[in-house]
Amino acid sequence: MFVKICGLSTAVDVAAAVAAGADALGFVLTESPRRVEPGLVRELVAAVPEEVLTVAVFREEPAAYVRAAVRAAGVRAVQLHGNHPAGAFAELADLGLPLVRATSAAKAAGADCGDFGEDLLLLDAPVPGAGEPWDWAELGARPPAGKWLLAGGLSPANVREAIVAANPWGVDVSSGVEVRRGVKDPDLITEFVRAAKAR
Ligand SMILES: O=C(O)c1ccccc1N[C@@H]1O[C@H](COP(=O)(O)O)[C@@H](O)[C@H]1O
Repeated sequence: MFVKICGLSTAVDVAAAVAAGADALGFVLTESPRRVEPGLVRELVAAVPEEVLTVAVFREEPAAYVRAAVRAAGVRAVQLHGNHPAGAFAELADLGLPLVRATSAAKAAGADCGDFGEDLLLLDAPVPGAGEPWDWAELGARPPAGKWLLAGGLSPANVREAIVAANPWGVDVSSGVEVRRGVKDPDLITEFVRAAKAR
């Protein structure tokens, strides 16, 4: 199970996620209580092992802004939320980085990974980063084909149940490993990774 911890902003939390065995770390470069500057992200990712994917998260910023922020931050993947046309992903191909298309499950009925040229599909709640769960079992009849991440209201307490219900390729969490909005708890990060990867 691929596990992404999103909304990181401190070296302590980055180290906890890496030590716990997270496969990807997310840094929010769009409007959010978790927003971080590209310069800070560059410092935080410098100590991250190569096998751990570092991901910059955006929501409907223009391609030129995304391209500049990604280069300044030094991350290894890009996650785009919002209503993007398929062309938005092709426009960023010159970065040579994996692209994650994040959309709400409600808007993505029948979607498969790769429909918009993305490398990973992320199915989220209607409001990303709000810690709101959705009915993961809805996907039971027709889960996406290919690599897709489940997100939205996950926590150490419910991630196992969510994996069994939705059978995703991976999971992504932000609010569920925080003590309050924007403040991560290293112990919750460790618990989440352990629970998600348990067999
Ligand atoms: O975390 C944010 O603040 C955020 C802001 C804008 C776009 C995406 C954001 N985070 C994404 O939200 C989900 C997880 O949310 P949660 O666990 O329900 O809080 C995940 O896709 C993050 O990458």
